[in-house]
Amino acid sequence: MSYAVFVDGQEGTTGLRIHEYLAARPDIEVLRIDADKRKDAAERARLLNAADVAFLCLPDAASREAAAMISNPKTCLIDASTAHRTVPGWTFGLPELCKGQREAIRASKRIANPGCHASAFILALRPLVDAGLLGADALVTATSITGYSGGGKSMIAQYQAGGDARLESPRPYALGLAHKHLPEMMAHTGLKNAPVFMPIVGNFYKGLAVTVPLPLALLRAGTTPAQVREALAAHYEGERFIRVMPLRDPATLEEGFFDVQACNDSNRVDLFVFGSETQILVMARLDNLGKGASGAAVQAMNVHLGVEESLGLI
Ligand SMILES: NC(=O)C1=CN([C@@H]2O[C@H](COP(=O)(O)OP(=O)(O)OC[C@H]3O[C@@H](n4cnc5c(N)ncnc54)[C@H](OP(=O)(O)O)[C@@H]3O)[C@@H](O)[C@H]2O)C=CC1
Ligand SMILES: CC(=O)N[C@@H](CCC(=O)OP(=O)(O)O)C(=O)O
Repeated sequence: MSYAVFVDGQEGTTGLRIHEYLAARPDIEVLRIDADKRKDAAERARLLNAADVAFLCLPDAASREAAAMISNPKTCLIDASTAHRTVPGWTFGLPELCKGQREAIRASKRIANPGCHASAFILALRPLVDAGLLGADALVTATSITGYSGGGKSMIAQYQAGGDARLESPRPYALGLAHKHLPEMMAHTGLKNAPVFMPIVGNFYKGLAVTVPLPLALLRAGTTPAQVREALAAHYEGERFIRVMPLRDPATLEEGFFDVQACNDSNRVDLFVFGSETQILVMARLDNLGKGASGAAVQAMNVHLGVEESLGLI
């Protein structure tokens, strides 16, 4: 069985990475758009409708435009942008989210892939909300440390041009407290309030870690750090891309520093619980271009096509 696949936005950061994954697949016929027609609406519409699966690796407005071009009921759209992540009729492309999500992705022709910070935040907290350890009305904060490729071609060019000393140190951003991932973070954890969220971009290409600090007093009375780790382990049992690390991960503590880049070049997410008598830090680490974007998009395609077990991402 062979599937026709088109990447709208094939020259962008996530689009190029998806092409690298597809190049290794004997079951995929890649449809390519001529370089001079990349933004030609008629040619994009033709290829979108010729595809069994079309990835949208575009700015939000162009993604909405592409979705409106589809007339072929067989075309499955997998959108990497922010445009459709909380829109009714679209399925959130995170198979590990909860029971039934994999089947929903398999059945859906409109799949919205999570944002990179949101993937880490949701994977860290959804199990705690589902297990009743963290109330849906909890007020939480989160920080994210991310590589600059998360900002796409323009941010990559800015960092790689060199010569701007301000870019040498980490830069907190989204200080208007309205980061575009907040709606999906709420919708897919079940939290009623937006987290106070501060991402920080650093002078490295890729890798991301979200940290959620939680006083134990914020959790169900009597909850221990070990119970939090157990809730994560139980939720993700059997999930090949999610690794729940030992409580107070000895390797990290011995090293003394957390390695934000340790999931790079994989589709893996590592989850950590560090804790004392009164507090915990829940951390989720991933490659923003792996499970944070392109790897996740290919995984969603595999789930949709029913080839998840046989065709590997690492
Ligand atoms: N980078 C990351 O880690 C992640 C990115 N995403 C999301 O994925 C999407 C793509 O991001 P990313 O690859 O980083 O962005 P880039 O800026 O690297 O690439 C976007 C591509 O889309 C092309 N494009 C823009 N408008 C149109 C149009 N109207 N028709 C056809 N092509 C168009 C651009 O063309 P040109 O080359 O001419 O500029 C560019 O090649 C975004 O919505 C982003 O938010 C999601 C998760 C993580
Ligand atoms: C460093 C940087 O700027 N990162 C991006 C996140 C990229 C991402 O997840 O993408 P979506 O745009 O698809 O949501 C940001 O925080 O806006």
